[in-house]
Amino acid sequence: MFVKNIQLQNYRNVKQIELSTEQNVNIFIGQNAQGKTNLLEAIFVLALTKSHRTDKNKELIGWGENSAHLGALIDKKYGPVNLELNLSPQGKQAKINGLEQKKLSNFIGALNVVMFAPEDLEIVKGTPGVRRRFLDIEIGQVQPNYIYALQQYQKIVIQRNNVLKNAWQQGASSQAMLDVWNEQLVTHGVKIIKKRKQFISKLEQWAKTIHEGITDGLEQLSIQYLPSFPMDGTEDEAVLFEHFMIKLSQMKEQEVRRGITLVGPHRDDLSFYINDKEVQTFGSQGQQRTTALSLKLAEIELIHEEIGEYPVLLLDDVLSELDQNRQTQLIETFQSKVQTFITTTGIESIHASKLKDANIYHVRAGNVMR
Ligand SMILES: Nc1ncnc2c1ncn2[C@@H]1O[C@H](COP(=O)(O)OP(=O)(O)OP(=O)(O)O)[C@@H](O)[C@H]1O
Repeated sequence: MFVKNIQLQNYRNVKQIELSTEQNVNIFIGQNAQGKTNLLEAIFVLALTKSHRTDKNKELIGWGENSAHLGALIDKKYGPVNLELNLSPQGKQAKINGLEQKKLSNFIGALNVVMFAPEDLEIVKGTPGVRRRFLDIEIGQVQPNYIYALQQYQKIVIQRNNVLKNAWQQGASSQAMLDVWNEQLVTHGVKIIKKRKQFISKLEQWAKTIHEGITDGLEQLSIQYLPSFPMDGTEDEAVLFEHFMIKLSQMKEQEVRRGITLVGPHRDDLSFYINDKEVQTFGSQGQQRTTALSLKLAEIELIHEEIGEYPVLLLDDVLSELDQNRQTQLIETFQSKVQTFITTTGIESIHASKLKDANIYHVRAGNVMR
């Protein structure tokens, strides 16, 4: 798919712009703090209705303004799609081809993106929460019902935590309530776990091949899913249900003592291995970076496999961080297949082949000049 044009109003430091982005490669060049990432972020927000940098809607609206407007025309396999998103402190309004979408999950996925930014190193090095967010964003893009299931699940965790917090005072009556919430937690949780497991095994296949390519066959990458209870490798929902319930009963005392739910997909994690050594602990900075890159490149292939179209690639200030070998890999793999948006402070760090036929935009204080 291709982003053919972008319109922004009162989006962060961008007052009003309309950009034609017909080219395969679009480069936003400018000094620090001029708005380059804001532009990439806007494309990301049009795809996922939220930013990769913040969960707060308000931060995306230009200072002193009441609302922000984002729009884009996307060229897809089945024809053009017009996307509009209005952000206000009260919420979001999304339209596809002029039709308002009551559920944001219907809007997500009309545009698919893969963003690679310096903070993606955190997928490898950061907290489990970062890795869960990575999973949720990627699965949610191709399976909108996953986002719905996740939202339902999160509500259940909050309600169940309330019961746990009051369990001491309420004594026996809390047990009946917990039984009800356990059933809900496990029913919804199992669906999320199953989808995550399936996604991870597909991601691993692609990431392994890509990683091998980048490292000239020297490194074998593998990914391990670490759920909060033993799954014994199964995807059978009834069996998972059982395992989840057993773990809950084992953890009951601890949960009541701490007043929080300690079992379930909100406690999941992932682990990465290179040649059977854990990358988080033993990997060099370069290996951690290559792992993050392999995951992102794998995502591109995975989205293509799921929806039959390549997503748009957003590279935020990362080319200069990659050595020639990794840059070449990134560029050559997707040269003509994937529309790419790149931000940089200087084009000298970008491989010359990437500049051929590129649209180059200069970004200064939220203004963009071709
Ligand atoms: N809600 C907002 N309203 C107005 N301006 C904002 C808002 N949020 C951020 N800014 C401004 O946007 C600018 C940052 O833009 P951005 O993050 O896109 O920088 P950049 O050009 O990518 O820089 P770098 O190369 O340092 O990453 C800053 O000047 C910041 O003050």
